Amino acid sequence: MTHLRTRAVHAGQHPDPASGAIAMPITQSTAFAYGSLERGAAIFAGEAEGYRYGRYGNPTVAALEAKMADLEGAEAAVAFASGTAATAATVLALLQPGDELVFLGPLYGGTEGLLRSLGERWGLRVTDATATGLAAALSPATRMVWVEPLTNPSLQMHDLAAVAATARAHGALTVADNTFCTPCLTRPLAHGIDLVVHSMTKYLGGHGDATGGLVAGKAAHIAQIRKTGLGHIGASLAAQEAFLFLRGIKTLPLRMAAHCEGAQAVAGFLASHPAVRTVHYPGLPSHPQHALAQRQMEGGFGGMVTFELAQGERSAAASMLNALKLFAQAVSLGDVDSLACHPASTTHSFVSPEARAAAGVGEGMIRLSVGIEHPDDLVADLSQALAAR
Ligand SMILES: C/C=C(/N=C/c1c(COP(=O)(O)O)cnc(C)c1O)C(=O)O
Repeated sequence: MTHLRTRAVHAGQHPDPASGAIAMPITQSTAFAYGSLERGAAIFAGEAEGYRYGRYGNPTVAALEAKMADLEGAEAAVAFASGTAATAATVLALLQPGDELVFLGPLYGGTEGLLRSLGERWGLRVTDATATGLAAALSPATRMVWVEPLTNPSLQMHDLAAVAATARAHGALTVADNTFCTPCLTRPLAHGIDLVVHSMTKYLGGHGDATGGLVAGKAAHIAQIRKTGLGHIGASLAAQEAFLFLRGIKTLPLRMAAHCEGAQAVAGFLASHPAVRTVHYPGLPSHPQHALAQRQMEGGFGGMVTFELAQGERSAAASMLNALKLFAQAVSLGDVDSLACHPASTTHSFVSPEARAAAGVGEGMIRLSVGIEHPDDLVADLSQALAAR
């Protein structure tokens, strides 16, 4: 299998050997008989393959991990109960108190909030390199560099190959949160990044009905993250959720194409609207990193569009958002349903006003997760909402 569209359907799974079932069976079990003391001891010692207890692994979850490792071009992957759990497990497994994590922001507010809480309560040194640039922020204590290739919510881009080269020269691991791009548009490991994190809750599930996270990368790193995240923290993904992700990922390439088509149309409409001051979309020539987007992304520029109204107050944003009919006002993203939110009062309310200002998250900013509805209907909804202000 070569094409990602084919691997999205078939990688990691096969018809059930017992029943022939094409859809992956949901193994709704926490206990797994291992047949003899000797085999049980060998499984617990890691000397034999086999399931031992739901917290450590499950056949339905294993198929999802294998599929995502294939799509990201990774040696291995481990799934978690949420993207935040995947983030926490990665940091806690690979770093220790006194180490420094440098991030290139802006980041999703919840991720920055988690990292800063680990700094305050666990002794992790957390440095925001957004303003200074990565090289200037590195120190002898730097062990990890965290980046979102396409940032939440301002849709800035980071050059993954450059980040990977700078961090590797310093001896630091790199982690890319690929939630916004998915492996359809960007595969960070191919640019030299060490680990990829996903909130599967978003595009990978794609239907707003499952919460999950995943880390993919080298087998040795994934084994450490698995031990910490599942064995010690217990942030396991349920089999039912894994089934929903397996089903969602089968159509991911088709859905991403529709998301990209809709977002490009929406961004083009907003860019020419008098009530809109700025549109952030990597597919627009006006995007400061449009050339990088053309190099680093393939097949489209994503389904997220963020813009600022000319009238920058929260009241103007409220008037527009409250008038939407097709876009639902909700956080999260990557659903087949189009969603709209006001980051300053929701997803980025976790970070300080100063950090929000530094990240460009103003009161007039609106973030759109463009779904797979027909672009004309989405543009019509935005047009009537902008006129209603
Ligand atoms: C309400 C949640 C939003 N985001 C979440 C998110 C997470 C965290 O992922 P879980 O929500 O823990 O699966 C990790 N990484 C990225 C780039 C994210 O956007 C949101 O922005 O709307």
